[in-house]
Parts: sequence; C-alpha cells; structure tokens
Amino acid sequence: MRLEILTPEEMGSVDRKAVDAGPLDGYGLMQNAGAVVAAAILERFAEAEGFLVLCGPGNNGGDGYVVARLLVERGVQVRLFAETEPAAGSDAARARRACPVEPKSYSEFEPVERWLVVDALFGAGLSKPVEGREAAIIERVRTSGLPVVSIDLPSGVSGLTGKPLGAAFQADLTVTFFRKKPGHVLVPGRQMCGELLVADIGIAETTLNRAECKTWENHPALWRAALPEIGISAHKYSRGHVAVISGGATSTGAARLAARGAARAGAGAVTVLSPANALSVNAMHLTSIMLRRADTVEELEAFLSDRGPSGAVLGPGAGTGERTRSFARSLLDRAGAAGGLVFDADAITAFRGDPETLFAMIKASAAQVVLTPHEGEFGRLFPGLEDAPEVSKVERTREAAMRSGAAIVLKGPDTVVAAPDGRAAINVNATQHLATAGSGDVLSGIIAGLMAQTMPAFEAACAGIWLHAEAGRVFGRGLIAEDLPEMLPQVLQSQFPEHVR
Ligand SMILES: NC(=O)C1=CN([C@@H]2O[C@H](COP(=O)(O)OP(=O)(O)OC[C@H]3O[C@@H](n4cnc5c(N)ncnc54)[C@H](OP(=O)(O)O)[C@@H]3O)[C@@H](O)[C@H]2O)[C@@H](O)CC1
Ligand SMILES: [K+]
Repeated sequence: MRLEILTPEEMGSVDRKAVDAGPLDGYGLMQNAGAVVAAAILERFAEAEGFLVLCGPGNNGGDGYVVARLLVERGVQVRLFAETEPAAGSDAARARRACPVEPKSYSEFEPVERWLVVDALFGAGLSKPVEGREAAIIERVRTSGLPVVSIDLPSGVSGLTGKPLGAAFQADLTVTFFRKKPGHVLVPGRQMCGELLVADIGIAETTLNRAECKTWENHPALWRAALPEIGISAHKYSRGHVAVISGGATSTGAARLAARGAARAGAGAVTVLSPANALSVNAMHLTSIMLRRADTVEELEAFLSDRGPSGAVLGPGAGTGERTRSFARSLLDRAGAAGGLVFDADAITAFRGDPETLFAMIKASAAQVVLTPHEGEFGRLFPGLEDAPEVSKVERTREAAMRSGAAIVLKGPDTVVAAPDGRAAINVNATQHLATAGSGDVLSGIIAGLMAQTMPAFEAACAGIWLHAEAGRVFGRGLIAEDLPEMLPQVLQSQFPEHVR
C-alpha cells in the first residue's frame, strides 16, 4: 500500500529526481498528469455537456492546458479561461502553445448548465491567499453549483496544512499525482477534495527513498506486524496487565470506560485503582475487572511492586490536583513495574503550569509514554504550538513529541500521532459519531491495553486510534462510549482473523 504522505516540498524533490533519472522530462510528466485527469473526468462525468477549464500561471495551469487539449481531441466542447501567460520557456508555456483553445479572461467566465469546471488555478505552488479575481471566479463557480474537478489540489487549499488560504474551491473530484499530500488528508482539505484519486504519472517507485519518509496515512498495514499475537500457552498476566487510576466517588465512569477498552484490546488483566470513597461505586460496576484501593502514592507503589502491571492509564476522571501529579511521577519513576503509560485528560491538564517538569520526567523514565490531548489540552501543555492558519497539524504534533519525549496523539477528525523520533501518521477512518462523552477515555484504555501486550508506543497509538475509529464507524448512529469496547471483538475478528487464535 502507498501510505507515504509527501509535503509539496518533498513531492517537488521526487519530481526533480524523476526528471533527472529520465526518461520523462517535466513536460512528459505534465502530459501524463493531464492525461490521467482527462481520463478520470471522462469516466466519472460522462454526462457533462462541456468543460470550463480555469488555468493559473504555473505548472498547475500547465496541466490544465493539457487537459483542455485532450478533451478537445475527444470532440467535446471546451472553454478555457486564463489571466496570466505562463513564464516563457516553462513546461506550462509549452502546454499552452500546444493547446488549440484560445483562453478568455476570467471576467468573461459564465457558468453553463450541465457543464463541468476543471480547476487548474493553483496546486503545489500556492504561495499566498487567493483573493481578487481568482476569489471572484471561485465564488461564481460555487454559486453556479457546477461540479468541479481539481487538478492536484482544490485551488486555495494548502497542500501542506489542508487549510484554505483565502478563497478555495470545494471540489467533487481531485486528482493528485504519485502520493497524497498532507492537505489531502488533514481537515478541512480532506472534505474540500471531494473524491480523491491518486494517479500514476510515470514517476518510478524507486524515486522515493522510503527510509526518508516520516509521514504516513494511518492504516493497519503500518502496524499490523506489531499487533500482539496471543500464543496458545498464554495466561492472563502474560497477556498484559493494565492499571487504570480512578477518580473520586462522583467521577469513576471514565476510568471504567478506559478499563473496559484495555480489556477488549486484549490485555489479560485489568485493575482499577480507586480512592477509598469510590470503592463501592466501582465495585458495583466491575465484574471481570479487578479493583484495589489507592488513595496515596504509597498504596499505588505497593500495587506496582506486588503486581507489576505492564501498562497504566492515568487521567480520565482523575482530577487535576496533587494526587494525579504525584501518581504521574510515581508511574514514571517505577516504569520498570508499569511499562507503557497513557496520560490523558486530567493527567495532561494537571501539568499545565509546569509542562517542562513532566517532559523531563518522561525523558528520564524507562517507560514508553503516550499523551492523548485534544486541542484544548494540547494548548495547555505546548504553548507556542497552538493551531494557527499557516501551521500544519502534523508539524505541531511532531514538534510536541520531540519536546515531550512522548508519543503524542492529537485528537480530532484528523487525529495525528507522532513519535519523538519524527514519525507521524494521520488518521482518516474517524466518524462523527465518536464525538461523544467518554469516547476518549475508551481510546486511552485501548492504547494502554495494546502497550501492555508489548506493542511499542507509536504503533500502539496508531493501532488504538484506528481500532477505536473503526469501532465507531461500524457501530454508526446512536453510539455512546460504552459501545466502543463492545465493538472491538467484531472489528478485531473481521480485520485481523490471524490474531484471535
Ligand atoms: N510534482 C509533480 O510531479 C508534477 C507537478 N505538476 C503540476 O505542477 C503543479 C505545481 O506547479 P508550480 O510549482 O508551478 O505551482 P502552481 O501551483 O502552478 O502555482 C504557482 C504559480 O501560481 C502563483 N500563485 C500562487 N499562489 C497564488 C495566489 N494565491 N494568487 C495568485 N497567484 C498565485 C505563483 O506566483 P508566485 O508565488 O511565483 O508569485 C506561481 O506563478 C502541481 O500542483 C501539479 O499540478 C505536473 O505538471 C506534473 C508533475
Ligand atoms: K488546482
């Protein structure tokens, strides 16, 4: 599977390498790009009665001239609109000369019913906000309701961040080349592409140095090999033991959701560590999951020494006070006994005043640590890395992982997972139904459950995100957090039958 995601800059370097290696030059690649776009248009929009092609000044426009020529050669009606001539000597200028359709200016653009718009204004070279006459034509197309096929990217959407820079097209189909770019998978770019087609334009696979790729689309192919296998001689503790720290009497549900997630992800044993005042409420709701009292660090450490869990979840419902901070310190200190740690929710917020202390402890710890913030929690821990119009979610998450020493799961419709070594994955199978109270608690449990079975942090985080999203997707409408752990067996059995022997 082609899961690598290339920034526009990385794509440019692949492009240059492909041209250096031959046999195709830049103009040859442009011919192939135009050909795959024209073929996709004719196949998917056979009923279109004509084509309005909008060409920008660069090579994206160059692709547009090739598409216009190929459509004319098929005997269909084409009108072409361009404002700026391509630079003399460029591939786009050559494509412009070879195109038999004389361009009109943007001001002459008129939508025609049952025609289709081909958007070749800007692609990888978008360098500033789309304004003025380009913004006006995008607005005219939007109000016309005509279908739009975008070449490489919907013009106005940044290939790096997936965010619109000024005005931008909402496409029905986007055809990109060789590999996806971050802008195709991060939101809102993902929705603005419409259907996305990644086409081969004759760039050899060997042009891509796979070892240098650090960003992927999250998919089982990325981590399937690291999924825990259950041997026939397994016993409950050899399958991993997860400790989940519960909050007080009125906030225990989050810990139980995490515990259930860990158990359904395959951990052989799960223990909820509860304050004394919440023991009875936890006891009333737990059956296969064990329960032990832990109000103090001493009680936590006694448990860690006795039982040596291989994973732990701290944060859901835990409170943001000193108990949570001291438990975090203890878990990180005693990592030999606690293995893979997931810090979520309150365990993140508890360190908002002093994130550097947390990061220093994580870096000094032998534990593998995953932090699972949503945007609000992320902002509390990583000042300066908050969301901003020209910054990519992938780069923010990567920087946070390097700063903290933990694998970071920055949650959202396009959850990004990043590791301190620079690897990053963008998740694409989430569903809106996951936006429900307690959903994140289950996720932290699933990740801890996988880590407790010795799955490394980055892979466990990627797998956890994907399984959690898939459970939500399969369940669909009406989902509440309690349903997520209960969907996991079905997802695991249908997707990974070899892992349920
Ligand atoms: N990679 C590949 O394998 C292949 C790539 N191919 C194609 O090449 C495309 C990349 O081409 P590209 O580099 O020429 O950039 P492109 O997107 O045409 O824009 C640059 C021009 O637009 C201008 N401009 C930018 N923003 C603007 C704004 N808001 N408002 C106004 N102007 C703006 C910018 O101006 P400048 O920044 O120089 O001031 C410059 O003139 C790529 O997307 C793909 O379609 C294929 O042909 C074959 C193989
Ligand atoms: K475009």
